[in-house]
Amino acid sequence: MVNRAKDTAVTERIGIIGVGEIARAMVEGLCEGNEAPPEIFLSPRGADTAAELAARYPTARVCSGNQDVIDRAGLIVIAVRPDQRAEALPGLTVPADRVVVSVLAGVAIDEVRRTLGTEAPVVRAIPLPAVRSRTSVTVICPDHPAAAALFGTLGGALPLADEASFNVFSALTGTITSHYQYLATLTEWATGHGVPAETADQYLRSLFQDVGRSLGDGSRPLPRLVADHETPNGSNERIRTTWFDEKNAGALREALDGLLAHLAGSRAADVGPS
Ligand SMILES: NC(=O)C1=CN([C@@H]2O[C@H](COP(=O)(O)OP(=O)(O)OC[C@H]3O[C@@H](n4cnc5c(N)ncnc54)[C@H](OP(=O)(O)O)[C@@H]3O)[C@@H](O)[C@H]2O)C=CC1
Ligand SMILES: O=C(O)[C@@H]1CCC=N1
Repeated sequence: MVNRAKDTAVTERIGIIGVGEIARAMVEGLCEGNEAPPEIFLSPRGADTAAELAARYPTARVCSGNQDVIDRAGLIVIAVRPDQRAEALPGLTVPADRVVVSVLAGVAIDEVRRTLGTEAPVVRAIPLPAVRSRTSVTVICPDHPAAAALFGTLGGALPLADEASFNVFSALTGTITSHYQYLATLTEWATGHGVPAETADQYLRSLFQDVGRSLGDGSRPLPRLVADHETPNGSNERIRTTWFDEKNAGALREALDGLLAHLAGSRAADVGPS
């Protein structure tokens, strides 16, 4: 049964094991400009980021070890890299009254629960760097009131009932840096044609911020946006059909299928660097 008072208390004491980039974004989102931030218990690794966050936010502190984080927190975020879990997790004791939120990409709930040997609820989540500005929707699986409340304060939670769907969303989040690289490639191309790099960079940022904003109008389906931005027989149609042709689209689908298989395989053989 859901106990709302208990779940609120849980999200007032947040522990984080693995204080790297995504942990930093979460802590900043939880604390920056927040008059009543939660208490935050950070693992001693990564030391520099943990020390910096503890110095910046009065409710954040660095614990003596990963077990100390668990002992003090109500909700524990596991935010080491997937290949670091074999070192970080075994031997820890997680009482059943805690809530574990694992952001380990491609590591199944059963595996996290088995590794921790815990009866506590384990929820998977995909926080993205924009949780820093509390503008990013975080996919969670399964739904859990404490995890939903945590990510609700960071821009929203999108609960999914099954891990198969969760892995599809996880694969989608693997496309973000290709999007940036696409823009970097356009900049390089323009620079190669004599345009100053800074001018090309500024223009493309402005252009694609507008493109991004047009996505905010949910009443316009994506094929409609394609049509809206294309002059018949014009430049956009030309690049879409000559570059983003069926071969290119097929290569993208194939790459996504490969990533999905990797993520759904629970990284079973992933004991070394990935
Ligand atoms: N970055 C992103 O946008 C997203 C990341 N994720 C997931 O978040 C997780 C972390 O990613 P990211 O933040 O990018 O990675 P980072 O490498 O930035 O952070 C990992 C952190 O874990 C620490 N760590 C390593 N070993 C241990 C240990 N034994 N005990 C405690 N902490 C340890 C590292 O510390 P040290 O420096 O001392 O080694 C480091 O600070 C990954 O599982 C990833 O799949 C999910 C969604 C988005
Ligand atoms: O690139 C990664 O592995 C992480 C997971 C989702 C976004 N970033």
